[in-house]
Amino acid sequence: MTETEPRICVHGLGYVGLPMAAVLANSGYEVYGFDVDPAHRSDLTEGSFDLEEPDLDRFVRRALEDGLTIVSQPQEAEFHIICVPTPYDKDLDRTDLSYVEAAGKTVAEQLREGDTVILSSTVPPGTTAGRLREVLEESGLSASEDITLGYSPETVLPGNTLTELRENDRIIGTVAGGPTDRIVALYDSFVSGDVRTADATTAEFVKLIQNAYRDTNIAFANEIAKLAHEFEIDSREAIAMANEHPRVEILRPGPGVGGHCIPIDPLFLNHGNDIPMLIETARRVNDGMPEFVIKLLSAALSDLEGSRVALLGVAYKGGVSDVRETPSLVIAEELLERGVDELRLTDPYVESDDIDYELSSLEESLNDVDAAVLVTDHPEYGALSPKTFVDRMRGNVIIDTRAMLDEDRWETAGINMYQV
Ligand SMILES: NC(=O)c1ccc[n+]([C@@H]2O[C@H](COP(=O)([O-])OP(=O)(O)OC[C@H]3O[C@@H](n4cnc5c(N)ncnc54)[C@H](O)[C@@H]3O)[C@@H](O)[C@H]2O)c1
Ligand SMILES: CC(=O)N[C@@H]1[C@@H](OP(=O)(O)OP(=O)(O)OC[C@H]2O[C@@H](n3ccc(=O)[nH]c3=O)[C@H](O)[C@@H]2O)O[C@H](CO)[C@@H](O)[C@@H]1O
Repeated sequence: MTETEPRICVHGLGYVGLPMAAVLANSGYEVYGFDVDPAHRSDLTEGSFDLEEPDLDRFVRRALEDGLTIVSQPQEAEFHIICVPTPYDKDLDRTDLSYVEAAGKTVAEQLREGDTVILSSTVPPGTTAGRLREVLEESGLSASEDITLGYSPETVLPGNTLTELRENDRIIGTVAGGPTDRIVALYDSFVSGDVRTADATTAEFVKLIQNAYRDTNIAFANEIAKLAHEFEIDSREAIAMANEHPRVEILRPGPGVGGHCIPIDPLFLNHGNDIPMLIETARRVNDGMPEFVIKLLSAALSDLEGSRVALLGVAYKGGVSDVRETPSLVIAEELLERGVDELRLTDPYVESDDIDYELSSLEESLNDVDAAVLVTDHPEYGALSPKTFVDRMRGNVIIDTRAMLDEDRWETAGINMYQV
């Protein structure tokens, strides 16, 4: 690395910021990683963390050995990249931008003429050119003349973070017609995908419509599953056949949509307008899926009250330990409210500390239950054997929300199978 190579300060070292800081450090940049959480900073400094994706874990550890310095105060740098949370405040019906504002204020204290600031958090369109610009300009520097202010969304898929961080195409948007070349050069130095440019508001919008698109498509699949049930049709068989058409590609029905992004980001689109109808309806369809799963279960058991039920999988999707917005916990809460006597939860990836429920092993969770509900499509569940269930359960009902189990084989083994 030459002395002219820019220094980079990454603000917020969570799911997005930490891999970003690591990829920059491993590309040869001098990177400062700042997070407001002192416990998180010291865990990173001492190496006492365990990222669920092993390749990512090794990658971050390598960066921490050389190139990435965890700092307790933001540092002066030629680039500041902001990756802080942007939760949706359901009571106020708007995005909580307080973390972006707080990060903007600390960046403003370090800012010098010629520096570049890039927001990477998911935000409502207009945030970078609006609120963030105002906060940064409190430094006395102008976003149109003295600094470059840009937005670049992160699109990594949890479970495949490292590959997507390096390979996904990127969009770089700047405000006030600011130059994109420096930011493009930075991303080009570690991204193998295409790097495209736009204005910041377009870049913010693109990120939101990508997730709204996915949410809407999953909602379509879920609605098809409910309709198929009504007509006593196997939804998966029908979808597979429909997908043989060259212009049809229906996604997989399931227990609902979880995760940190897809159930939240579409809500950012109705800021200052009441246009979304399809997008909001899709949200409602997906949020209604836990109820559909419970409907299947209660029909199969005839009485939920006093029953014992095992939920297989707590994470929001297969192969990850993330429980944010997971349909599994919605189902759990609702089942307890409806009088289920004993509820067992099991998950090969999730730790008990991360949820308000005790976790059991798969085998323990099945002992003497009336029904098991497969909620998460963890790859391990594809290899389950009906014998384990028949030997341990007192009932014989299985709701397979992901259609992972071979219906004929399980039915032959004496299981009453229901699929979403
Ligand atoms: N998780 C994903 O897969 C994903 C993917 C794409 C985009 N996003 C978006 O990226 C943003 C960050 O998400 P995340 O999942 O990394 O969040 P996260 O909660 O995992 O991490 C955010 C980190 O920022 C820190 N922080 C909060 N305020 C700060 C401040 N003022 N200065 C410095 N650090 C601060 C927190 O302590 C935390 O460690 C969000 O807008 C999210 O919607 C997330
Ligand atoms: C546009 C897009 O791809 N965005 C990705 C998304 O990442 P994600 O992990 O949230 O996305 P999914 O894997 O789609 O899972 C979401 C939920 O939908 C369920 N599901 C999925 C497919 C299906 O056919 N049927 C389903 O029921 C699944 O189980 C889970 O609960 O947001 C990130 C942050 O913005 C992005 O960075 C990342 O690119």
